[in-house]
Amino acid sequence: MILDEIVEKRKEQLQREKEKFPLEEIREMALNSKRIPLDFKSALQADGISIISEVKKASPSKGIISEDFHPTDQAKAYEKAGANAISCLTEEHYFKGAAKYLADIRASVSLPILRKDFIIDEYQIYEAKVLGADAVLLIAAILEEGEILKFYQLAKSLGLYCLTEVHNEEELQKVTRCKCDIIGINNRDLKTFEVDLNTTKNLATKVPYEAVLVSESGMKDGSDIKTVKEYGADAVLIGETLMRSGNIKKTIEELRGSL
Ligand SMILES: O=C(O)c1ccccc1NCC(=O)[C@H](O)[C@H](O)COP(=O)(O)O
Repeated sequence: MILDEIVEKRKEQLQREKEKFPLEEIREMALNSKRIPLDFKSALQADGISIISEVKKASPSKGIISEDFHPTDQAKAYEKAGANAISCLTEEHYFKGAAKYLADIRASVSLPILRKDFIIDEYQIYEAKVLGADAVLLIAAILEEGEILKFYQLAKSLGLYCLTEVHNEEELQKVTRCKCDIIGINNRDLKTFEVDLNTTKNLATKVPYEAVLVSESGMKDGSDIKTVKEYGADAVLIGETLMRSGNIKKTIEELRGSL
């Protein structure tokens, strides 16, 4: 499965990162950081629907999405267009992301930023804090329940929020047993890459407590947003549609249009 391949490559990237800055150093930097992270959770609870706009150069399902890629300009355009938060991919091999993009974006916008990556090691959470992220993604499909809890608690201790992502009921049970407070429901089937908004419909009703719900992947227009909002989503995470847009302001207006 693609996730196994991504995780294998991610381990190689992690090794390079650790060679540059050993764990002890990055932990020290994170613990000494004076920056107070922004309130990612509140940003996802705006009236209507909140939009997390993703800075995404490429993906396993689509290959290169943006040839003329300027991450900081893209993020600034999202902020100007009224996005509620930014997601920045930092995985290098499949998504052509970089840690540096996040640090550069942090220096250029005031919105909360999600570190969108495949987190498999505490190192990446300390690093997220040092880069200036406000939240990290935890993907239930690649983590044991014990790891979800450990990473969730570590992130919280650093003042970072976690968007905890699920694709099915089994993963949802893992994250709800950990009482995660922001749950991302990913509509993309990672075996076929097909997107189906019914994933949000099926899982949203099965969250056994009040959580912030984010519907992720495959949303193209206002009617998709209206649909997932009706299914219970508080926020949406949108990458490709915004990356391909020639007019981000107009696209965000259209996405919010039918609410
Ligand atoms: O986007 C992919 O092809 C992909 C493949 C395998 C694992 C994760 C993948 N995407 C990560 C995401 O969650 C999306 O970037 C995000 O939800 C935005 O999706 P979209 O609006 O469809 O670009």
